Amino acid sequence: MNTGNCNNKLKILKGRNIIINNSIKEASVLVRNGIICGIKEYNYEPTEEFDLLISKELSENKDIVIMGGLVDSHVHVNEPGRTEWEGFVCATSAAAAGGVTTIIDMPLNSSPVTTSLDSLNKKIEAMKDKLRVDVGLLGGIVPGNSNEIKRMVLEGGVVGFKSFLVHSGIDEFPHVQETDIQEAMEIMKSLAVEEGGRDVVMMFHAEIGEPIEKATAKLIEENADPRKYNTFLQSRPREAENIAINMILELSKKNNVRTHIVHLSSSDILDTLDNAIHKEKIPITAETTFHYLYFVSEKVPDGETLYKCCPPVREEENKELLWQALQRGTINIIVSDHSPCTLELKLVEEGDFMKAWGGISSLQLGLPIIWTEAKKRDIPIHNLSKWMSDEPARLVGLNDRKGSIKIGRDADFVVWNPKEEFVVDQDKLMVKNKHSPYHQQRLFGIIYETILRGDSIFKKDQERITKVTGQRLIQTKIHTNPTYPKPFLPTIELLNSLDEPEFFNCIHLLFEAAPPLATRLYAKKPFRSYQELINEAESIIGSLGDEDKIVVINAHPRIGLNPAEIKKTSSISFREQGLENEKIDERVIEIYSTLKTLNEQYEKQFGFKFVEFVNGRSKEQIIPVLRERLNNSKDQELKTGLKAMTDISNARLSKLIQQ
Ligand SMILES: NC(=O)NC(NC(N)=O)C(=O)[O-]
Ligand SMILES: [Zn+2]
Ligand SMILES: [Zn+2]
Repeated sequence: MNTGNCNNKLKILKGRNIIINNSIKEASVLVRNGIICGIKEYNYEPTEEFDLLISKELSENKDIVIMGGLVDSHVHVNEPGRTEWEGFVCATSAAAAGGVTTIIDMPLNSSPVTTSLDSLNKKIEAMKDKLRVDVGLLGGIVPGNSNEIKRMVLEGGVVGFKSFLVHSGIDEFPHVQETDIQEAMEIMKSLAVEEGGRDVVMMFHAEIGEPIEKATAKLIEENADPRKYNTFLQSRPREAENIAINMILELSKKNNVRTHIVHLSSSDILDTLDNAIHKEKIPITAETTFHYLYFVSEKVPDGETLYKCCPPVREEENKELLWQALQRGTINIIVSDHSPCTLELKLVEEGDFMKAWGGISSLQLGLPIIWTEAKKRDIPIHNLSKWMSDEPARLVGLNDRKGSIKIGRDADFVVWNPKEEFVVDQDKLMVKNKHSPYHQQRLFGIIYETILRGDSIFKKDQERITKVTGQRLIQTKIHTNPTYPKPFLPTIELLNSLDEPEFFNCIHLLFEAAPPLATRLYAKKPFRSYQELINEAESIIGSLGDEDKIVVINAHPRIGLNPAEIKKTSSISFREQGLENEKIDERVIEIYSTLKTLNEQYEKQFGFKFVEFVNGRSKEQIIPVLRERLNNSKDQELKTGLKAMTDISNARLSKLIQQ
């Protein structure tokens, strides 16, 4: 993957309090080409030349904490289109200043909304040369656009989808009904199976309209004061969320499709959700937001419409239940739901909560907001890395590269001092519209530096972010299963860091599924290069007994097997045998049946499959080779077959390494 700074020079990040694997310790984190490639003791001194990633002073400061860059999976950037509300330059600058190295952009309130491949491409165009941090994009699912879903994933690289179950606030992004969701889930299911295991989540704004309309009508009848926050709060009853979430639960269970509840506010539903997640194992997750964990409805002043968002900030008791749900794992993600707009739309003069735009601006402040509340509850600091980096990255299938500090992931870090207090000055925020309900709040946690893929992009008191090194993120399937459309291997550092099953998935791309080989290779990690890995494979194969050698050879599909069969087991072989564009006619059928007969004869004679490095030759050209090899001895054939295997691996290597 293009990391921007591919000079191969070693960089080291040293710190006295680094959050790694849910614990905090002093360490040296090694970085090469923007990727974390090692974790050593604090005093580690490499033999080769290296650069320190942060100053000695920060490295030695015992108050400084370092963790993986934050991943905010719920941000409304609103570009193209509503760039007077926000935009990629301001939003990604604010993210960088807030220690957020990845944001996931919502499919609204940009204009056009991102509900087709065409509008997605317009957004991708609008991002060019603006990104200060990495950005993943969500597609939108609205009534009638199900034909766009697959294209937005496979051609557009969206990392998930978002829908509303209630009016979204803008007419061009209509909300869906249950039937629309079911139709979309059918497509998600086929994506998960047919297209190489693409697994993209469906996220939902889970409120339904009916209880809201009823409550609002009653409030109007009672002539309730729209300047009172309580009027707005009563107009968005918890029941609207509870019913919506139950519907999503049922659909997720029925279709076994991954779903996610965004900005959950109603604590009523937490036990149902916990049971669904932990007992029924329904593939559903839920996030909550900074404001539901920080503010309480009882303290929102009359007319202060900056506090308005949907669902609403609820009561103190509700807030405490959300904090407990986080610690119980019912809610696993905390996000900003950064939904800015122009000041005019917030109607701050009138102070009319019922008419003002719903949305709160907080993208740059998440870490101190959440830490200020977490420390009151003696919540360990490493939980923030889980809730604000690892889990959101996993939600959108980017956790192979993003999340907490782990060998193989991008070298994204936030360097901060949780002991230092400051007062929020909204005028210093880097977002476009600076009004925020957090203005003048006293928070703990000052960010000293933000690092994106091994490169410092923000230092404390910096007023503008000048580096434009952010990239658009798409899911990279490192443990690609063979039928994945465009399989490729991860960097060797990432491969070395993989657990056994993921390691095997990658190795199978080189040697097909050969356990005796893959297990021994896994035991030989780490490798300095793939060439070293293939050389190691050759010596392992040479050391195997005949029985294991035969297992390794038999992992390859037969040449001349019918194409549909091969595609199911190995899209690599499928392509290598030129089956992708093959027209099946009389002559081809004749060739297949000849090969089938010869394969059967070969296997009967030697007891294992015929393996040949096709190397672009046609099946017809392989027939005389196979006939000729029938005249050899078993030992000779075993050697020739295994040699063909490593020739295939070397040829694949050049094609599979991602440029
Ligand atoms: N169109 C919006 O930006 N809506 C957002 N507004 C909020 N949360 O008040 C949201 O996430 O629903
Ligand atoms: Zn929403
Ligand atoms: Zn939102």
